[in-house]
Amino acid sequence: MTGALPSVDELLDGAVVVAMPMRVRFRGITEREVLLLRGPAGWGEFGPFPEYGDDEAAHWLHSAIEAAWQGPLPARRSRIPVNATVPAIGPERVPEILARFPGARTAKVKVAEPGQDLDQDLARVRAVREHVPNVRIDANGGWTVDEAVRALAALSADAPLEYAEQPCASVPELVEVRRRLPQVRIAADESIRRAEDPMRVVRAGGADVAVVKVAPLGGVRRLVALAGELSGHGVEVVVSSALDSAVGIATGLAAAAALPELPYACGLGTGGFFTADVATLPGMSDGALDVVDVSPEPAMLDAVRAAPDRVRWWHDRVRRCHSVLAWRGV
Ligand SMILES: O=C(O)CCC(=O)c1ccccc1C(=O)O
Ligand SMILES: [Mg+2]
Repeated sequence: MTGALPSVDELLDGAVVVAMPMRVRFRGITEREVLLLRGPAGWGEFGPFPEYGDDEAAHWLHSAIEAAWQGPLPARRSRIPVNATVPAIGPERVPEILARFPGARTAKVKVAEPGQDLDQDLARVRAVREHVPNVRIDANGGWTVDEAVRALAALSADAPLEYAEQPCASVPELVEVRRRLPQVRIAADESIRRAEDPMRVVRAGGADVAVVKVAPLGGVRRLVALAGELSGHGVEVVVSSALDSAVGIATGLAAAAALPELPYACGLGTGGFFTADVATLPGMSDGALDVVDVSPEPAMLDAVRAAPDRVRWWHDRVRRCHSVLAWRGV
Protein backbone atom coordinates (compact mmCIF):
# COMPACT_ATOMS: atom_id res chain seq x y z
CA MET A 1 0.00 0.00 0.00
CA THR A 2 1.19 3.50 -0.64
CA GLY A 3 -1.47 4.64 1.84
CA ALA A 4 -1.72 3.52 5.47
CA LEU A 5 -2.92 -0.01 6.19
CA PRO A 6 -6.60 0.13 7.25
CA SER A 7 -7.43 -1.52 10.59
CA VAL A 8 -8.97 -5.01 10.73
CA ASP A 9 -12.25 -3.45 11.85
CA GLU A 10 -12.27 -1.18 8.83
CA LEU A 11 -11.63 -4.20 6.60
CA LEU A 12 -14.31 -6.41 8.10
CA ASP A 13 -16.92 -3.67 8.35
CA GLY A 14 -18.96 -4.27 5.21
CA ALA A 15 -17.04 -7.38 4.13
CA VAL A 16 -19.11 -10.15 2.54
CA VAL A 17 -18.14 -13.81 2.08
CA VAL A 18 -19.62 -15.56 -0.94
CA ALA A 19 -19.56 -19.11 -2.32
CA MET A 20 -20.13 -19.17 -6.08
CA PRO A 21 -21.22 -22.52 -7.53
CA MET A 22 -19.37 -23.67 -10.66
CA ARG A 23 -20.71 -25.18 -13.86
CA VAL A 24 -17.58 -27.24 -14.50
CA ARG A 25 -14.93 -28.60 -12.22
CA PHE A 26 -11.81 -26.41 -12.47
CA ARG A 27 -8.58 -26.83 -10.48
CA GLY A 28 -10.45 -29.65 -8.73
CA ILE A 29 -13.07 -27.33 -7.24
CA THR A 30 -16.82 -27.00 -7.81
CA GLU A 31 -17.50 -23.97 -5.62
CA ARG A 32 -15.41 -20.80 -5.32
CA GLU A 33 -15.33 -18.89 -2.03
CA VAL A 34 -14.05 -15.31 -1.78
CA LEU A 35 -14.36 -12.43 0.67
CA LEU A 36 -15.27 -9.02 -0.76
CA LEU A 37 -14.09 -5.84 0.95
CA ARG A 38 -15.64 -2.42 0.68
CA GLY A 39 -13.50 0.69 0.99
CA PRO A 40 -13.62 4.37 0.06
CA ALA A 41 -12.51 3.67 -3.55
CA GLY A 42 -14.86 0.73 -4.20
CA TRP A 43 -14.76 -3.04 -3.80
CA GLY A 44 -11.83 -5.43 -3.57
CA GLU A 45 -11.62 -9.21 -3.68
CA PHE A 46 -9.73 -11.47 -1.24
CA GLY A 47 -9.84 -15.05 -2.52
CA PRO A 48 -6.61 -16.99 -1.96
CA PHE A 49 -7.30 -20.70 -2.44
CA PRO A 50 -8.04 -22.46 0.89
CA GLU A 51 -4.77 -24.41 1.00
CA TYR A 52 -2.55 -21.30 0.70
CA GLY A 53 -0.65 -20.25 3.81
CA ASP A 54 -0.94 -16.79 5.34
CA ASP A 55 2.34 -15.40 3.95
CA GLU A 56 1.16 -16.10 0.42
CA ALA A 57 -2.47 -15.12 1.11
CA ALA A 58 -1.28 -11.75 2.50
CA HIS A 59 -0.40 -10.65 -1.07
CA TRP A 60 -4.03 -11.26 -2.01
CA LEU A 61 -5.17 -9.12 0.94
CA HIS A 62 -2.79 -6.35 -0.15
CA SER A 63 -4.40 -6.46 -3.59
CA ALA A 64 -7.96 -6.34 -2.18
CA ILE A 65 -7.09 -3.37 0.05
CA GLU A 66 -5.43 -1.53 -2.84
CA ALA A 67 -8.53 -2.00 -5.02
CA ALA A 68 -10.96 -0.86 -2.30
CA TRP A 69 -8.86 1.95 -0.78
CA GLN A 70 -6.96 3.29 -3.82
CA GLY A 71 -8.84 2.15 -6.91
CA PRO A 72 -7.41 1.52 -10.40
CA LEU A 73 -4.65 3.21 -12.40
CA PRO A 74 -5.52 5.34 -15.44
CA ALA A 75 -6.82 3.20 -18.31
CA ARG A 76 -5.06 3.25 -21.69
CA ARG A 77 -7.78 1.20 -23.44
CA SER A 78 -11.46 0.39 -22.89
CA ARG A 79 -11.73 -3.10 -24.44
CA ILE A 80 -9.61 -6.11 -23.45
CA PRO A 81 -9.22 -9.11 -25.79
CA VAL A 82 -9.93 -12.29 -23.84
CA ASN A 83 -9.15 -15.96 -24.45
CA ALA A 84 -11.58 -18.83 -24.09
CA THR A 85 -10.55 -21.11 -21.21
CA VAL A 86 -11.21 -24.78 -21.84
CA PRO A 87 -11.11 -27.03 -18.73
CA ALA A 88 -9.95 -30.65 -18.89
CA ILE A 89 -13.26 -31.87 -20.35
CA GLY A 90 -13.95 -34.41 -23.08
CA PRO A 91 -13.82 -33.24 -26.74
CA GLU A 92 -17.60 -33.61 -27.06
CA ARG A 93 -18.07 -30.75 -24.56
CA VAL A 94 -15.72 -28.34 -26.37
CA PRO A 95 -18.44 -26.59 -28.47
CA GLU A 96 -20.59 -25.99 -25.36
CA ILE A 97 -17.59 -24.46 -23.52
CA LEU A 98 -16.47 -22.30 -26.45
CA ALA A 99 -20.01 -20.95 -26.87
CA ARG A 100 -19.48 -19.02 -23.60
CA PHE A 101 -16.70 -16.95 -25.21
CA PRO A 102 -18.35 -15.21 -28.18
CA GLY A 103 -15.87 -14.15 -30.83
CA ALA A 104 -12.77 -15.41 -28.98
CA ARG A 105 -9.93 -16.01 -31.44
CA THR A 106 -7.62 -17.50 -28.80
CA ALA A 107 -8.31 -20.49 -26.55
CA LYS A 108 -6.36 -21.77 -23.59
CA VAL A 109 -6.76 -25.52 -23.14
CA LYS A 110 -6.04 -27.27 -19.85
CA VAL A 111 -3.87 -30.39 -20.28
CA ALA A 112 -1.93 -32.84 -18.08
CA GLU A 113 -4.89 -33.22 -15.73
CA PRO A 114 -4.20 -35.87 -13.06
CA GLY A 115 -5.80 -39.17 -14.12
CA GLN A 116 -5.89 -38.24 -17.83
CA ASP A 117 -3.44 -39.11 -20.63
CA LEU A 118 -1.86 -37.45 -23.67
CA ASP A 119 -4.44 -38.89 -26.07
CA GLN A 120 -7.17 -37.09 -24.15
CA ASP A 121 -5.18 -33.84 -24.35
CA LEU A 122 -4.64 -34.31 -28.08
CA ALA A 123 -8.34 -34.99 -28.67
CA ARG A 124 -9.36 -31.90 -26.67
CA VAL A 125 -6.84 -29.61 -28.42
CA ARG A 126 -7.87 -30.97 -31.85
CA ALA A 127 -11.53 -30.30 -31.06
CA VAL A 128 -10.68 -26.72 -30.02
CA ARG A 129 -8.62 -26.08 -33.17
CA GLU A 130 -11.75 -26.79 -35.27
CA HIS A 131 -13.30 -23.59 -33.87
CA VAL A 132 -10.52 -21.25 -32.73
CA PRO A 133 -7.41 -20.33 -34.75
CA ASN A 134 -5.01 -19.55 -31.93
CA VAL A 135 -4.42 -22.17 -29.22
CA ARG A 136 -2.29 -22.12 -26.06
CA ILE A 137 -2.17 -24.90 -23.47
CA ASP A 138 -1.77 -24.89 -19.68
CA ALA A 139 -0.30 -27.96 -17.93
CA ASN A 140 -0.22 -26.40 -14.42
CA GLY A 141 3.21 -27.96 -13.86
CA GLY A 142 1.87 -31.47 -14.44
CA TRP A 143 4.62 -32.89 -16.66
CA THR A 144 8.19 -34.04 -16.13
CA VAL A 145 10.69 -32.62 -18.66
CA ASP A 146 10.54 -35.76 -20.84
CA GLU A 147 6.73 -35.83 -20.73
CA ALA A 148 6.58 -32.14 -21.62
CA VAL A 149 8.94 -32.50 -24.59
CA ARG A 150 6.96 -35.44 -25.93
CA ALA A 151 3.54 -33.88 -25.30
CA LEU A 152 4.43 -30.46 -26.70
CA ALA A 153 5.91 -32.01 -29.85
CA ALA A 154 2.68 -33.99 -30.36
CA LEU A 155 0.40 -31.04 -29.52
CA SER A 156 2.21 -28.77 -31.99
CA ALA A 157 2.66 -31.34 -34.78
CA ASP A 158 -0.34 -30.13 -36.88
CA ALA A 159 -0.22 -26.41 -36.03
CA PRO A 160 1.90 -24.24 -33.75
CA LEU A 161 0.88 -23.53 -30.16
CA GLU A 162 0.78 -19.86 -29.21
CA TYR A 163 2.65 -20.90 -26.05
CA ALA A 164 2.75 -23.62 -23.40
CA GLU A 165 1.93 -22.41 -19.88
CA GLN A 166 3.83 -23.96 -16.97
CA PRO A 167 4.58 -27.36 -18.61
CA CYS A 168 6.64 -28.40 -15.55
CA ALA A 169 6.57 -27.30 -11.93
CA SER A 170 10.11 -26.03 -11.27
CA VAL A 171 12.26 -23.30 -12.80
CA PRO A 172 15.16 -25.64 -13.78
CA GLU A 173 12.67 -27.90 -15.58
CA LEU A 174 11.20 -24.96 -17.50
CA VAL A 175 14.74 -23.93 -18.53
CA GLU A 176 15.40 -27.47 -19.76
CA VAL A 177 12.13 -27.75 -21.74
CA ARG A 178 12.81 -24.39 -23.34
CA ARG A 179 16.32 -25.50 -24.31
CA ARG A 180 15.12 -28.81 -25.75
CA LEU A 181 12.13 -27.35 -27.62
CA PRO A 182 13.20 -23.88 -28.77
CA GLN A 183 10.31 -23.73 -31.27
CA VAL A 184 7.64 -23.77 -28.52
CA ARG A 185 7.26 -20.60 -26.46
CA ILE A 186 7.07 -21.22 -22.71
CA ALA A 187 4.89 -19.16 -20.36
CA ALA A 188 5.42 -19.11 -16.60
CA ASP A 189 2.39 -18.93 -14.31
CA GLU A 190 2.91 -20.67 -10.95
CA SER A 191 6.66 -19.87 -11.22
CA ILE A 192 5.64 -16.19 -11.11
CA ARG A 193 2.55 -16.01 -8.94
CA ARG A 194 3.68 -18.49 -6.25
CA ALA A 195 7.36 -17.47 -6.22
CA GLU A 196 9.20 -15.43 -3.61
CA ASP A 197 10.95 -13.71 -6.52
CA PRO A 198 8.81 -13.54 -9.68
CA MET A 199 11.82 -12.45 -11.79
CA ARG A 200 13.80 -15.58 -11.00
CA VAL A 201 12.28 -17.74 -13.77
CA VAL A 202 13.00 -15.01 -16.30
CA ARG A 203 16.60 -14.44 -15.20
CA ALA A 204 17.16 -18.22 -15.36
CA GLY A 205 15.92 -18.29 -18.98
CA GLY A 206 12.80 -20.35 -18.21
CA ALA A 207 10.10 -18.21 -19.83
CA ASP A 208 9.25 -16.34 -23.04
CA VAL A 209 5.93 -15.09 -21.67
CA ALA A 210 4.74 -14.26 -18.14
CA VAL A 211 1.21 -14.91 -16.88
CA VAL A 212 0.43 -12.20 -14.33
CA LYS A 213 -2.49 -12.23 -11.91
CA VAL A 214 -3.44 -9.18 -9.87
CA ALA A 215 -4.24 -10.77 -6.51
CA PRO A 216 -1.21 -13.08 -6.01
CA LEU A 217 1.12 -10.28 -7.13
CA GLY A 218 -0.35 -7.94 -4.51
CA GLY A 219 -2.35 -5.57 -6.69
CA VAL A 220 -2.56 -3.63 -9.94
CA ARG A 221 0.37 -1.32 -9.12
CA ARG A 222 2.75 -4.19 -8.42
CA LEU A 223 1.53 -6.02 -11.53
CA VAL A 224 2.22 -3.00 -13.73
CA ALA A 225 5.67 -2.50 -12.14
CA LEU A 226 6.54 -6.18 -12.68
CA ALA A 227 5.36 -5.98 -16.31
CA GLY A 228 7.79 -3.08 -16.82
CA GLU A 229 10.65 -5.09 -15.36
CA LEU A 230 9.73 -8.14 -17.47
CA SER A 231 9.59 -6.08 -20.63
CA GLY A 232 13.19 -5.01 -19.93
CA HIS A 233 14.04 -8.73 -20.28
CA GLY A 234 12.04 -9.08 -23.52
CA VAL A 235 9.22 -10.96 -21.76
CA GLU A 236 5.62 -9.97 -22.46
CA VAL A 237 2.72 -10.47 -20.07
CA VAL A 238 -0.71 -12.06 -20.21
CA VAL A 239 -3.13 -10.84 -17.54
CA SER A 240 -5.20 -13.70 -16.20
CA SER A 241 -7.81 -14.41 -13.53
CA ALA A 242 -7.51 -16.55 -10.43
CA LEU A 243 -11.11 -17.70 -10.90
CA ASP A 244 -12.32 -14.36 -9.60
CA SER A 245 -15.83 -13.06 -8.99
CA ALA A 246 -17.01 -10.12 -11.11
CA VAL A 247 -15.22 -7.81 -8.63
CA GLY A 248 -11.84 -9.49 -9.20
CA ILE A 249 -12.41 -9.72 -12.95
CA ALA A 250 -13.07 -5.96 -13.06
CA THR A 251 -9.75 -5.42 -11.23
CA GLY A 252 -7.99 -7.70 -13.76
CA LEU A 253 -9.54 -5.74 -16.63
CA ALA A 254 -8.34 -2.50 -15.00
CA ALA A 255 -4.80 -3.92 -14.77
CA ALA A 256 -4.88 -4.99 -18.44
CA ALA A 257 -6.17 -1.53 -19.33
CA ALA A 258 -3.29 0.17 -17.48
CA LEU A 259 -0.45 -1.69 -19.23
CA PRO A 260 1.51 0.12 -21.93
CA GLU A 261 1.44 -2.95 -24.22
CA LEU A 262 -1.12 -5.75 -24.41
CA PRO A 263 0.03 -8.17 -27.10
CA TYR A 264 -1.90 -11.27 -25.90
CA ALA A 265 -5.55 -12.08 -25.19
CA CYS A 266 -6.11 -12.12 -21.43
CA GLY A 267 -7.41 -15.04 -19.34
CA LEU A 268 -10.22 -12.97 -17.82
CA GLY A 269 -13.21 -14.81 -19.29
CA THR A 270 -13.68 -17.23 -16.42
CA GLY A 271 -16.86 -15.56 -15.08
CA GLY A 272 -18.95 -17.93 -17.20
CA PHE A 273 -17.73 -20.87 -15.11
CA PHE A 274 -19.98 -19.74 -12.25
CA THR A 275 -23.71 -20.38 -12.23
CA ALA A 276 -24.09 -17.35 -9.95
CA ASP A 277 -21.82 -14.33 -9.44
CA VAL A 278 -21.98 -11.11 -7.37
CA ALA A 279 -22.59 -8.70 -10.27
CA THR A 280 -23.33 -8.89 -13.98
CA LEU A 281 -20.51 -7.60 -16.15
CA PRO A 282 -21.22 -6.61 -19.75
CA GLY A 283 -20.93 -9.83 -21.77
CA MET A 284 -18.01 -10.78 -23.97
CA SER A 285 -18.46 -9.70 -27.57
CA ASP A 286 -16.15 -9.94 -30.55
CA GLY A 287 -13.66 -11.73 -28.29
CA ALA A 288 -13.30 -8.83 -25.85
CA LEU A 289 -14.62 -7.50 -22.52
CA ASP A 290 -15.32 -3.86 -21.61
CA VAL A 291 -13.30 -2.21 -18.84
CA VAL A 292 -15.94 -1.24 -16.24
CA ASP A 293 -16.39 -0.27 -12.61
CA VAL A 294 -18.36 -2.90 -10.78
CA SER A 295 -20.21 -3.10 -7.46
CA PRO A 296 -21.92 -6.23 -6.21
CA GLU A 297 -25.70 -6.35 -6.68
CA PRO A 298 -27.30 -6.77 -3.23
CA ALA A 299 -29.76 -9.44 -4.45
CA MET A 300 -26.98 -11.37 -6.19
CA LEU A 301 -24.82 -11.19 -3.05
CA ASP A 302 -27.67 -12.56 -0.95
CA ALA A 303 -28.06 -15.51 -3.32
CA VAL A 304 -24.43 -16.63 -2.84
CA ARG A 305 -23.71 -15.69 0.79
CA ALA A 306 -21.51 -18.27 2.52
CA ALA A 307 -22.53 -20.18 5.66
CA PRO A 308 -21.68 -18.62 9.09
CA ASP A 309 -18.82 -21.05 9.82
CA ARG A 310 -17.20 -20.13 6.49
CA VAL A 311 -17.65 -16.42 7.23
CA ARG A 312 -15.81 -16.91 10.53
CA TRP A 313 -13.06 -18.85 8.77
CA TRP A 314 -12.54 -16.03 6.22
CA HIS A 315 -12.66 -13.31 8.89
CA ASP A 316 -9.95 -15.15 10.87
CA ARG A 317 -7.89 -15.41 7.70
CA VAL A 318 -8.23 -11.66 7.08
CA ARG A 319 -7.06 -11.03 10.67
CA ARG A 320 -4.00 -13.27 10.24
CA CYS A 321 -3.08 -11.83 6.84
CA HIS A 322 -3.57 -8.32 8.18
CA SER A 323 -0.96 -9.11 10.87
CA VAL A 324 1.42 -10.33 8.16
CA LEU A 325 1.00 -7.05 6.26
CA ALA A 326 1.38 -4.98 9.45
CA TRP A 327 4.53 -6.92 10.31
CA ARG A 328 5.95 -6.39 6.80
CA GLY A 329 5.18 -2.69 7.17
CA VAL A 330 3.03 -2.39 4.08
O1 LIG B 1 -5.88 -18.12 -17.90
C1 LIG B 1 -7.06 -18.40 -18.12
O2 LIG B 1 -7.51 -18.56 -19.27
C2 LIG B 1 -8.02 -18.53 -16.97
C3 LIG B 1 -7.47 -18.61 -15.59
C4 LIG B 1 -6.85 -19.92 -15.21
O3 LIG B 1 -6.59 -20.76 -16.04
C5 LIG B 1 -6.62 -20.20 -13.79
C6 LIG B 1 -7.61 -19.83 -12.89
C7 LIG B 1 -7.49 -20.13 -11.53
C8 LIG B 1 -6.35 -20.76 -11.07
C9 LIG B 1 -5.34 -21.11 -11.95
C10 LIG B 1 -5.45 -20.82 -13.31
C11 LIG B 1 -4.28 -21.13 -14.20
O4 LIG B 1 -3.94 -20.39 -15.13
O5 LIG B 1 -3.55 -22.08 -13.95
MG1 LIG C 1 -1.94 -21.36 -15.44
